Amino acid sequence: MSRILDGTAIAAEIKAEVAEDVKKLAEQGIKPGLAAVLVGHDPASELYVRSKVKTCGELGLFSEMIEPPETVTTEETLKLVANLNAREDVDGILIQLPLPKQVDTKLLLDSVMPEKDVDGFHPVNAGRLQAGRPALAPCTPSGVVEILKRSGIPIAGQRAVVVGRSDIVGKPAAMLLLHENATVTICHSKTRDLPEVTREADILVAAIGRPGFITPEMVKPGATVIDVGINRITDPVEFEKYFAGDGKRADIFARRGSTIVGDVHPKAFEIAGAYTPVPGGVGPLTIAMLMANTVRAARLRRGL
Ligand SMILES: Nc1nc(=O)c2c([nH]1)NC[C@@H]1CN(c3ccc(C(=O)N[C@@H](CCC(=O)O)C(=O)O)cc3)C=[N+]21
Repeated sequence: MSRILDGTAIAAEIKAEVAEDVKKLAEQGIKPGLAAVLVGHDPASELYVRSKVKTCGELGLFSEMIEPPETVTTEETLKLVANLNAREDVDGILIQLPLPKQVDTKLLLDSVMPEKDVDGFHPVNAGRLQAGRPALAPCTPSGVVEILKRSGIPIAGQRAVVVGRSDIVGKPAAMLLLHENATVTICHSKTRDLPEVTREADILVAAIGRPGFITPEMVKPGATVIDVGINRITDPVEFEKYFAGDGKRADIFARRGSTIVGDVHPKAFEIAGAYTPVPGGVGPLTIAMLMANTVRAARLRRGL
């Protein structure tokens, strides 16, 4: 039986530590604050942002949700971010992605001042991270490393293979694992003999964005498999492809009309020594690390 790495429990541990930190800052009259910008009505985005704002409340952070109309222009969003950059009570700025297509996403993300960039998406933070300087690192990759560390899974000297090279997950995950002294390989759509490479991994990080992409023959027996994928499926035929025979999942699917599946096929988890499930794996860590980054930003900005 493979060991399940309980992301919800690890996230709770981190959130408790952040809440302690927030209490200490309160004694110095400091209340860390997060501004979350949400444009449009994508149901998943709304859910995630609400969950972030709610978690702020639970941990004692100040938070504010800013919801410009769906038709907002790039110019208007730039003004809005300039305002948040200047505000003394805002330590972290989060711009929920994706944005509507008329908004120039890169221009907007680059306008967030790096000291308040709690998503770690700004090129200055990406550069600081790769140059080994103190940086706000992206939340999901930080969560991946936290899960490994807090589960007692060794990283130093291990072979880590990251599948996916996005700027917000794959690349920074590889960088963080490298800083932990893993031997890191990044794979992508052009990688030759992908299963041969992934089978070398002691730690396999799947960040592709395609449901069930990692199949059993791609996993070395006993490896640790971290599934970063969040893919919503609504088609019953699709459902059967991944979860045939899983009665508990079928109940949830019947009730909600959808479920989420990761980038790792459930059959591939059976080969692993340990793995993060979806849901309940990396997702909850993303929010916990956002809280941790916001408190860190509050400290750094005050020179603490
Ligand atoms: N600027 C920006 N920053 C982000 O961090 C960001 C973003 N935009 N856009 C969208 C993605 C997605 N994301 C998730 C956060 C938490 C869960 C999470 O908590 N998931 C739970 C529940 C999932 C469910 O049931 O739907 C779980 O995996 O157990 C998932 C996904 C943050 N993102």
